[in-house]
Amino acid sequence: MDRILIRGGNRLSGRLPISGAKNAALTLMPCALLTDEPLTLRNLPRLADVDSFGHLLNQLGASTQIEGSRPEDFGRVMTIRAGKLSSTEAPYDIVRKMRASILVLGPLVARAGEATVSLPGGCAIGNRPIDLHLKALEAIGAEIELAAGYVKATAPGGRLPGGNYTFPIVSVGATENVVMAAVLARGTSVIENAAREPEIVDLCNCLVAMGAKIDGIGTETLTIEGRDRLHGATYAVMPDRIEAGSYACAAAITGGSVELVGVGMDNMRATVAGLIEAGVKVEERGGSLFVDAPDRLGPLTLSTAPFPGFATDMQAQFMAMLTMADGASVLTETIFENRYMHVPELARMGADIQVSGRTAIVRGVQRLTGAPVMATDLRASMSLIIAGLVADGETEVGRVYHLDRGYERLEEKLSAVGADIERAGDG
Ligand SMILES: CC(=O)N[C@H]1[C@@H](OP(=O)(O)OP(=O)(O)OC[C@H]2O[C@@H](n3ccc(=O)[nH]c3=O)[C@H](O)[C@@H]2O)O[C@H](CO)[C@@H](O)[C@@H]1O
Ligand SMILES: C=C(OP(=O)(O)O)C(=O)O
Repeated sequence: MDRILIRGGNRLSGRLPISGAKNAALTLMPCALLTDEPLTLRNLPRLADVDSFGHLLNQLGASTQIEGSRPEDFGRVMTIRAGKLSSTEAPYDIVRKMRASILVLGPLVARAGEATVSLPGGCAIGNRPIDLHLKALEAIGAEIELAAGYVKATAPGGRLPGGNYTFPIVSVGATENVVMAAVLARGTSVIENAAREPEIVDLCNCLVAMGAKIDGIGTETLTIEGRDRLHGATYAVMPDRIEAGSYACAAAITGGSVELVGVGMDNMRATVAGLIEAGVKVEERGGSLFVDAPDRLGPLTLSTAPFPGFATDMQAQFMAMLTMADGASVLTETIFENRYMHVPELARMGADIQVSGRTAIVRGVQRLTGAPVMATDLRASMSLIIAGLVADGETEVGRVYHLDRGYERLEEKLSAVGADIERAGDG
């Protein structure tokens, strides 16, 4: 199994190209199921999750074709054609590997009148239920049955009528599922307390490009007038704000200075506010963010929240960065109950972190030391890379497949800005 080896101590400096967003890509790909015409997605990141989603679409009868990208390019162009569906079932062995598979439920029931998807179960970052996905789909007319670990959604008479739903708490995935289902409903649907994450705006914009009628994009009330059919489109995946934020933390912990190419301030305000409060200079110029860090960072108090709040997907990377700040930081994780799996690993590198319930107190230390470490999820793995960049000696990060789910050619991008980092096979 691959490992990443890092020898810490180099200041990062230079240009870091930002790839297309994983969390947007994984909600744009299932949109292809809503039409018999091709959906072409540009700027799709080269990630294991994107490949897995492609395989899932293939199992449902869609073809996926990668077009003319050179191996040295970041990102790809993929055309997905779901002319005729051959199956409406997402089996357990795919869903268990990739939770985003649940996002075929809405489009399949809308297009084919039925969908069977394995229940995803829990995962390393905590209990991740899908009850709100099911309630929202029921509210727009789906009939839901649960049996043998699977959820079956059916549209009575073959087509969803549409309806209204108010989310009791903000859910990104459930908003995505119900929006994708409502665009083909017979009537109008009003979704209240919808998630407002930029990836949902990206989803809605792609659906509009396919002929959907959605009002209130980017707000907490989405009004969707169902269409008889959608058509094909070409759409570019938005830049990955979490990848960009991760590299900003990486540069900041080294006292470095980098240009994050292709991202702006707009979708990153909470991340940027945190960086600035910690003493990092962040400026937007000419379609890039310029990040310039001082030698020592200041401490922060942060709490994760739905957008426009501070993203849960940035919590682990900020924690790693703050292990070397001057003073004590207080981080509170409000979205997932078990998203501190990186804490014991960071502690093995010399970090001083105390967790009590959902809150972590991070007391800055003068130095970290390299160690063999491994994490159980994507962003936790990234936090170990960030710590490794300043740790004395060598850090060996195991279970690299977590990183490959969400960071396109991480070691190549970080080496290009001066990190001493490489991927190694089983030695
Ligand atoms: C609001 C939020 O920050 N969502 C994050 C969540 O999205 P993801 O879509 O995975 O999760 P949700 O937004 O649905 O979850 C938000 C909260 O709602 C709860 N819940 C969710 C669905 C459901 O049916 N029932 C239920 O109770 C979850 O347990 C969680 O506490 O993880 C992703 C991957 O880390 C992040 O990119 C998203 O930013
Ligand atoms: C946890 C994440 O992704 P997923 O929901 O795909 O596991 C993430 O993007 O940080």
